[in-house]
Amino acid sequence: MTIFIKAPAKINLTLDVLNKRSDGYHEVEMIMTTIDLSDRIGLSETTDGEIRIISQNRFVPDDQRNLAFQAAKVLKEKFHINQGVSITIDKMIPVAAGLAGGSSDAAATLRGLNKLWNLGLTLDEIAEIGSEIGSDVSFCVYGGTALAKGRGEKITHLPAPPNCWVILAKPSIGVSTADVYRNLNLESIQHPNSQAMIQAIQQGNYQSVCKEIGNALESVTLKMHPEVQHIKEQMFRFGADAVLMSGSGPTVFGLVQYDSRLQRIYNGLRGFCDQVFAVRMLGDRFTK
Ligand SMILES: C[C@@](CO)(OP(=O)(O)O)[C@H](O)COP(=O)(O)OP(=O)(O)OC[C@H]1O[C@@H](n2ccc(N)nc2=O)[C@H](O)[C@@H]1O
Ligand SMILES: Nc1ncnc2c1ncn2[C@@H]1O[C@H](COP(=O)(O)OP(=O)(O)O)[C@@H](O)[C@H]1O
Repeated sequence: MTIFIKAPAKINLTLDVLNKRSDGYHEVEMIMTTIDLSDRIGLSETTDGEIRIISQNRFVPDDQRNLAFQAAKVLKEKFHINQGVSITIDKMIPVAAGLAGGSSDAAATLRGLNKLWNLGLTLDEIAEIGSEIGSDVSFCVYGGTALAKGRGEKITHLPAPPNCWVILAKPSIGVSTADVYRNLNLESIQHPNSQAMIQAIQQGNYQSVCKEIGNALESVTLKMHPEVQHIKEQMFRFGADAVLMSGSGPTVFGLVQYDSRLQRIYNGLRGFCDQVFAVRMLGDRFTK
């Protein structure tokens, strides 16, 4: 039997870093939302007991470094599963982009194997297992919109943000999250106001959402890769209402409400950026 699961990307509407913990991770407060740009994960049972990764994308590791492989391994060991699984990853989400592609593949693998192996786990149980794999995996297990605290694994669900378009532009560089955190100076952080963003989302106030977006990691990545700043400027110039880097970058997203303006920004960015996407926020979270 083969089952297919959608693994959507996320953007960070806010990302605040509060302090560095003794385990090396940073205490964060992030408001994230899933967008309609997804990988497709196929899971096929095999009898040889092995976990196999199949992907045509040369940036996606096909061994134990793959987060989907790690997800399958954790479940297989925890629940003493003898069967193997072949995991096909149709990659649409740019890799090492600040869009949580790997984390979402892992989350989709956990949700899918829960069905394939009849484990009967709740989403909360899956999210807890996911937190062992990476800081963003718990959020990706639920999808939707949420405040993420701790190192990213403590999730409080939020309503869907007001309806708008999201334009994504990814320069042709990959960014390592660990490198960005390593270069972060805690003394000089510009903290976004998470509470004000939560209120803006709860009130469905698009203008306030645009006003409150902010990312404490942005200035670090901008210093390392000045081309990200250039994309930000172009996105504003073509008419986006708000522009921000997602996660540790380098993808930049812009928000816009009107289709006419969306076309202008999209066409303008396509002129000098290979990977440009125009998508909606997904709004709803997974229920199983
Ligand atoms: C920055 C964010 C924002 O959504 O996303 P991306 O840019 O990767 O998409 C995430 O917090 C990334 O989460 P994730 O990609 O799962 O990170 P992990 O594998 O857990 O950690 C990678 C490395 O980043 C650093 N790290 C990560 C999370 C955190 N709260 N503090 C940290 O200091 C650590 O050095 C860690 O070794
Ligand atoms: N399923 C996967 N898809 C993409 N990258 C993966 C995957 N599994 C592991 N990786 C590794 O994780 C790193 C971060 O990739 P990704 O999750 O796409 O970015 P980000 O952490 O910026 O959101 C990549 O450099 C890649 O080597």
